[in-house]
Amino acid sequence: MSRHLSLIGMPGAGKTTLGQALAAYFGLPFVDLDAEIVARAGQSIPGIFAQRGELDFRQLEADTLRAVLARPAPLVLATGGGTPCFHNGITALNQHSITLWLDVPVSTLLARLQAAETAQRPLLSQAPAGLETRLYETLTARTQFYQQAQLHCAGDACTVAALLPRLAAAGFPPPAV
Ligand SMILES: Nc1ncnc2c1ncn2[C@@H]1O[C@H](COP(=O)(O)OP(=O)(O)O)[C@@H](O)[C@H]1O
Ligand SMILES: O=C(O)C1=C[C@@H](OP(=O)(O)O)[C@@H](O)[C@H](O)C1
Ligand SMILES: [Mg+2]
Repeated sequence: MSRHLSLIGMPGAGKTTLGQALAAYFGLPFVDLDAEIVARAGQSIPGIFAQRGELDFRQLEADTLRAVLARPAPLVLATGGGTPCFHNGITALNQHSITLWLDVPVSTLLARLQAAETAQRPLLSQAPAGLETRLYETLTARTQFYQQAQLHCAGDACTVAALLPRLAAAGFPPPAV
């Protein structure tokens, strides 16, 4: 079984950004789970939420996750913020990959997401009580899943350079066969 590297954490934590950088550093394929879901569904993430609802999205997300984790060659996977928290996602991720939680405080998430385009993140763009409250509530509900990751990084520890020795100690990337 190949051991991938999976990044988990809140929207805005930098999973996609850091995942691309790590994949480039190691010369490994990068997979963004949201992009895989869009390709499978032939629909954007906001489109799936609007037309099929969150329950359907979570099923599609779980199916796509299993398909990606079953790929034989090691890859770097950026999950969606909810991926570990539904349909036993964290168990599947821990079984088939080294999991790394990007633990970024709400104040930082808020600043990043306000600067970015939240329309691409339907759970956040439709937050009735405001983005900050939604982020706190979501992080509180999800921490029980995120903290099951094998590796944890916060703040300055979430750079490629800082992560290299920790990934090596965890056996990533696996030796080529
Ligand atoms: N380490 C970082 N420092 C500053 N901004 C960042 C960092 N990582 C990501 N960002 C910015 O935050 C936003 C969300 O990043 P993204 O990688 O899409 O997060 P995620 O995939 O976890 O939702 C983007 O605008 C990105 O450029
Ligand atoms: O937190 C979530 O439930 C979601 C996060 C999004 O991914 P990012 O974490 O990359 O924003 C995307 O999967 C979808 O909008 C749902
Ligand atoms: Mg992302």
